[in-house]
Amino acid sequence: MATRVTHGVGTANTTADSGRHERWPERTALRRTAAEERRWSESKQLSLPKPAPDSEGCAALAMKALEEGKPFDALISCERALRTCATSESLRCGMLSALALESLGLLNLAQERLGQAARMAKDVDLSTLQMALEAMKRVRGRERQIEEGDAQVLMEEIQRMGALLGDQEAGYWISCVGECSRSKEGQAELVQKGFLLEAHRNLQQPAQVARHASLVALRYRINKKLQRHLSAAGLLMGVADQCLLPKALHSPLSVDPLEEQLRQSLDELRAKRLVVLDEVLPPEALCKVKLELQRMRQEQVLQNDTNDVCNPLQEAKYLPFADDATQFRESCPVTMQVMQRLAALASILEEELGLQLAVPKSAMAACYPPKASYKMHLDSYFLHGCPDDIPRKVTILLYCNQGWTKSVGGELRAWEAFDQGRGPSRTIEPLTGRMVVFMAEEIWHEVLESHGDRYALTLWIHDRARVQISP
Ligand SMILES: O=C(O)CCC(=O)C(=O)O
Ligand SMILES: [Fe+2]
Repeated sequence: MATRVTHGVGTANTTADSGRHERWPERTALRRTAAEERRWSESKQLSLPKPAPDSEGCAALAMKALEEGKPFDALISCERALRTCATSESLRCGMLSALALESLGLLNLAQERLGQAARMAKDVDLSTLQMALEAMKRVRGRERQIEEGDAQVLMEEIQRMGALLGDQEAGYWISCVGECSRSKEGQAELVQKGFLLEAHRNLQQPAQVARHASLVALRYRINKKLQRHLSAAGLLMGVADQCLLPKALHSPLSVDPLEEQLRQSLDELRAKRLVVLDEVLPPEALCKVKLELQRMRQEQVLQNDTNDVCNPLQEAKYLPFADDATQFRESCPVTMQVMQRLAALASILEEELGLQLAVPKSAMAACYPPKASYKMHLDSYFLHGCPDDIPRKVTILLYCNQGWTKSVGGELRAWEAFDQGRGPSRTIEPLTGRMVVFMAEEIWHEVLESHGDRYALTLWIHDRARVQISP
């Protein structure tokens, strides 16, 4: 994507539509549009049976947050209440959370929530049912206008999501997308990154392409930001977990052969920013990990995120491996041990790469079923104008795919450091026992389409300066 990285309001105001150099509407984050006014007055009309004190507090907080133009905060209040309160209270919080999702521009999730609220209200509360149905009609209508390419609606959504992301981050994405939209090669890059959908590939005007792709990119980032907020609030495992210091996870008394193997490859990692190590663990252990992951998948512990435009089909779960009381100790003991061994590598990486690192208390188990792929991306955009992005510094991947053959697909494709797909790439087969270590902010990579069930564990090691260290 674009190499020009510019920041600030000026950029956001001019570049998404760079094809025509049309100006953005003024950035007034707190001024409500007519639709937002309507949403706000709806939220005030919600007069349901008196809720329990807890959820009443959450609903009041959510309404205040919505009024102040803070939909992330509103959503967190509602989600907190939804996990604890009884049906009558959930209705109020469900409606408010739908309004918050609408404010975030996540219209498909808003529709889902409204559908749930409508089903819940059906027999108990006709006025809320009517409100939910009206809101659903409005959200659907807006989604239709977006699909049809209504320039004004698209710009309103882009502007609103841009204000929520902040000028610097919005500026980065909008400027990249705007630049790519101008040429056929750039548009191919947008497709490769998941921002230009099949339905919009034949648009003639760069400005139209820029509007659609900016909307997709900003939604993608809002979704990521929402996950960080939910995780920081303790409502979602992973992403913003508390971290441990690498030394706390590493025993100097016992030397793991895996550590020795990593030590021998450090020069390559330092030079190339990525290294591939083979047969890092005994095949029997990896077989057990795969069986454990398969079982988790059957039990639907691994879940996909349809809102992740770059990776909608991957099924994954962050597993807490560090706490003694982990609920997974019994159901997947070998996976837990393997995750702990990966985590112990952070100490070597910290020393040898001259970084100050911290290890989150969970690592990700993932399955790519047939047709799943992960578009080209970085694991953290911190160095690319996203100052509050997830603070990942090093990615460690471990594959467990016994008997992998080309027909199973799902290869990892990685470019040289900071190359966004213009130079040569290498294709890394997800062979069992293969570990890949790379710099999360530097190596652009993608997962090619899987044709079978492809399993991996991923541990991200974070920048100590930007995380909370567990006491
Ligand atoms: O599983 C892989 O090979 C890479 C997955 C990936 O890039 C990610 O989860 O960020
Ligand atoms: Fe990645």
